[in-house]
Amino acid sequence: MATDVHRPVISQAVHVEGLTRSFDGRAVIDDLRLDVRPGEFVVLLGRSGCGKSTLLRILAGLDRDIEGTVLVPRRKAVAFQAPRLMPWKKVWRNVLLGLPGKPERAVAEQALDEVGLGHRSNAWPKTLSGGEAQRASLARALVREPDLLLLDEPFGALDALTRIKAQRLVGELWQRRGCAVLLVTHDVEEAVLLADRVLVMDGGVIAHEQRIGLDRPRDITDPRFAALRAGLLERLGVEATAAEAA
Ligand SMILES: Nc1ncnc2c1ncn2[C@@H]1O[C@H](COP(=O)(O)OP(=O)(O)OP(=O)(O)O)[C@@H](O)[C@H]1O
Repeated sequence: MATDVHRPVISQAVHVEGLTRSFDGRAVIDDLRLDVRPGEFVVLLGRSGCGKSTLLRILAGLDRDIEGTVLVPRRKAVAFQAPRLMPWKKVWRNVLLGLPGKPERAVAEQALDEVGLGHRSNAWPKTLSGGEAQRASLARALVREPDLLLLDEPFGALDALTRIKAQRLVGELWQRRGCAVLLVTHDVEEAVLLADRVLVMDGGVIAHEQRIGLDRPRDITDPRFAALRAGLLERLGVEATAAEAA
């Protein structure tokens, strides 16, 4: 099959067909198919080591040693669990890092404002809290004005309260920006809170798909929320407690 990576597409934000990625002769991704609509929020769940990060890295263009077809928009951005800020550059310079041309500081400050970090624009990365550093990393993604935002466990290292705030922020940014989002997480509640569609990866493919038809903002005390959460946990091989399943 032809390998056709990173050509801009219009009808889908992501179109993946027949994707295979092997390490040492073992296919971690094995003939995978995936479509994401423009503006859709998709969450990818799966057991540790099932290939979620590998898939995200391929979509981000960071791994091209693949077979199959991968079509994604030219404007895409990625944020990882570790914010990956350069310690020797002020926050605003980090936000502009790698952008083509000579973008003005105001471009960074607008994105920092959008994530509630405008007041730390001139700070050094080491003076930021974990949540602030993660927001700076999001601002760096936003200045790219992505049609596709790829998020690899961006809240994984945050404490519970900061995590809730960061989840809300990503939900708001997505609604404001209208870009497609593909978010990798281990957190089933986060998936039901944010996603239009949750995908469960297993055996190198998308093994299960769950639409989340609940209105936003979502109410975690809604019994339908609990039922979706329990259903996904079951898919992941985790028994929900009786209280959770109720
Ligand atoms: N560069 C590499 N070289 C060899 N094996 C790799 C490489 N990258 C990933 N793998 C292997 O591919 C498999 C999938 O890894 P990946 O990081 O995509 O999983 P994951 O689903 O994101 O896991 P987690 O949820 O724990 O982050 C693992 O078995 C991993 O060891």
